[in-house]
Amino acid sequence: MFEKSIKAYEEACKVIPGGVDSPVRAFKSVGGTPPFIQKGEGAYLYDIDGNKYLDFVQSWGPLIFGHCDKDIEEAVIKTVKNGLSFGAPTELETQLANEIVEMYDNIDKVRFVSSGTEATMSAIRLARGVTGKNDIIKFEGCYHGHSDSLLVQAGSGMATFGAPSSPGVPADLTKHTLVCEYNNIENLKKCFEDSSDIACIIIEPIAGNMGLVPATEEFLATCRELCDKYGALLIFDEVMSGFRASLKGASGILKTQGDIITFGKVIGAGMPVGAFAASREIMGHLSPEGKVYQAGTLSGNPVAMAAGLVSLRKLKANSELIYADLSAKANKLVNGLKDIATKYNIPMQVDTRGSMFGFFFCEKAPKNFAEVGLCDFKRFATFHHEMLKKGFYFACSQYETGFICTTITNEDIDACLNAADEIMKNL
Ligand SMILES: Cc1ncc(COP(=O)(O)O)c(C=O)c1O
Ligand SMILES: N[C@H](C=O)CCC(=O)O
Repeated sequence: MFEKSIKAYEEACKVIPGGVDSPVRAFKSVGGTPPFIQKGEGAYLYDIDGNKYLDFVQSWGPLIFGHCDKDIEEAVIKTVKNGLSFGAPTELETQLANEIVEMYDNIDKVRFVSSGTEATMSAIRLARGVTGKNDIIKFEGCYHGHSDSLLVQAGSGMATFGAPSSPGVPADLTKHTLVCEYNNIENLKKCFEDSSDIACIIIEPIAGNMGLVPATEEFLATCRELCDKYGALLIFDEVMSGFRASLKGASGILKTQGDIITFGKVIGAGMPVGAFAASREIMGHLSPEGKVYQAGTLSGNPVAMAAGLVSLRKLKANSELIYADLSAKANKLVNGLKDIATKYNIPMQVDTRGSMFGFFFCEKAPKNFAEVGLCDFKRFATFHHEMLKKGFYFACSQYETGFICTTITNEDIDACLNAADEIMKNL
């Protein structure tokens, strides 16, 4: 069933470390070999062995319209014909920036980069430049990409491989990274009392890199209050939740607002893009207007901008219908899974935010990284593996979130639930 993928993986391992270009793809925590993908179409993936999967990963979030959306495809092809990159400004950048600015109430300007990692790294530099302070606060289990100062107690692949801090990062570079427990107000207050040098808090307001673990409103309000009190900036890392949790991302469904917002994934519709955005005043510190340096040869790449532009315009044009439908399907899926689990006396916790969904095999909904660690990972691995064999492609780690795309149908979800029922019977 996976013969060609197994062979392809062996070949890849000879020339690529671990056979993959991003560790989470390696299936290490669930076992088995990652299927090598030949193509995607709508909600489906096809591997080189001819297996077809209903895709709940969607390239880890960017593909809100699924694979090969015709409008996005057309815009990309049209743009490619004019050249791949110019290293000079194009109107597409302004157009995409306008789309983002219009949707978020608290941002005036956007700077495009090529990945979420660059977006958060640059946002932190900007926060330090604006405040003149050095320390940053991040939370256990939140993942903000792989820049040195953020690879501390990080989620996603770092958690999956059981090494939440990375060799190769000198202690000198992380000594300004203060780590607090997610959703722990007292811990956060203490952190601010202990340091007078805090430039910013960076947070996934809806954490998706320790599984789906949303921050409480009270916790986010405390983040805001402490930042204001101590002259620090609040960075909402919306690389994953931006345009996913709602049209206005996490910011659209939460009472608290960040000062700097980072984006990625959906704003590039599958092309390599990231961005960070803030008020005119904060962004004014950025080079060439201000002194905080930030740059990129391929930043604002026209093909990526064109893909993102079509994607955001399509979302915006039909937002109410689209987000209601995505959310209904995410809920149908996780509530269905929970009902099946209950039928077979399997403890399960589920949650959704817009088209993001998560499920844990445990008695109580985890509210931080340590509690996620108490869930039944072995059961998750078996479930993942068996579902894959039946043609359902879930994220290959308990420390990840699932995504619904617009082309998934209710029939697809029913088929997934039928398969889950057969598997959970013996799980
Ligand atoms: C919340 C969050 N921030 C930052 C990143 C880093 O983005 P990228 O992988 O594009 O560098 C990711 C995903 O990897 C993410 O989920
Ligand atoms: N959890 C990560 C991003 O959200 C997964 C993507 C990756 O690191 O390859």
